[in-house]
Amino acid sequence: MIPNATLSAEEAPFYAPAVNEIALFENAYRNQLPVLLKGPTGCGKTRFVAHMAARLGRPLYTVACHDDLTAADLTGRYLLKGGETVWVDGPLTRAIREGAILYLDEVVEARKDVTVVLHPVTDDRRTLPIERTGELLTAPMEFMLVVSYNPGYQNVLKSLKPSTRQRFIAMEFGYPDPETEAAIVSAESGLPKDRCVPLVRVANALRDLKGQDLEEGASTRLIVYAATLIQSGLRPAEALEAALLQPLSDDPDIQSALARVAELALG
Ligand SMILES: Nc1ncnc2c1ncn2[C@@H]1O[C@H](COP(=O)(O)OP(=O)(O)OP(=O)(O)O)[C@@H](O)[C@H]1O
Repeated sequence: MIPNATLSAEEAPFYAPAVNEIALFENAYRNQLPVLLKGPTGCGKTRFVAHMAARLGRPLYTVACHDDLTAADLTGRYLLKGGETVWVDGPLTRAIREGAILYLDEVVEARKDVTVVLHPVTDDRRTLPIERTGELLTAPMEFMLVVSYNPGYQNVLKSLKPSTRQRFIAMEFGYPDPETEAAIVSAESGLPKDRCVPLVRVANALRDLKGQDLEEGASTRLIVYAATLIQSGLRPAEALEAALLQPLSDDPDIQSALARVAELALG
């Protein structure tokens, strides 16, 4: 497991803040508090963590959680290497040893018995007992745990135990306001901002359909895709179709409703 290269503050990936999230995160880091980020898909949670890791000068380990993830996938396991059995740290253990930031994306996908392994390291003990090696690691000040999930996908089966949830301070993310979002899309795609404004307008019109016809609205990520395609020469109508309409639904009726909404939003 290799961390993202440790970046300096000057090399931090571009992140446009919405409110006070940068100060809040820095404060949590200084006070050794774990952080939970909630928000819809593609709204900037992962980018924010990458930006903060660079600002704080810490290595970043990212794990995309899924329901086959085991506690050993996080802590480590013995592996056979060249006829010898050697212990190999998992990302949680490495992040603790190195004072890194560990980011568990879509943490609700992990089974509850797996998230329990996080408990001793997310309260004031800040320890990780590793039974297999007999070690008891104490997390250094620089170690930080960040988890994220999308409340939109949440159902009764997939939620965090209160005893897990209540170990984190929580920050809510949403899609940026239209002005900021157009600036983000322009910065990410290279398309002039005035040409990003109508794309953001379409995305916001599509977002309004969330809950009626759509499970999720159009993400900032998808608007960036549309703008990137336009910037590289594709006709706007084709870019909209490929990046903002097709990814949202497979249902032909919903597809044509989305196309109508997009047309109206473009005016
Ligand atoms: N505030 C922001 N500043 C800069 N870029 C942003 C911002 N918000 C979104 N983006 C852009 O949107 C893309 C998607 O964001 P990101 O990958 O962080 O989403 P996410 O919330 O982690 O999504 P998921 O939950 O699906 O993993 C980024 O790669 C970036 O181009």
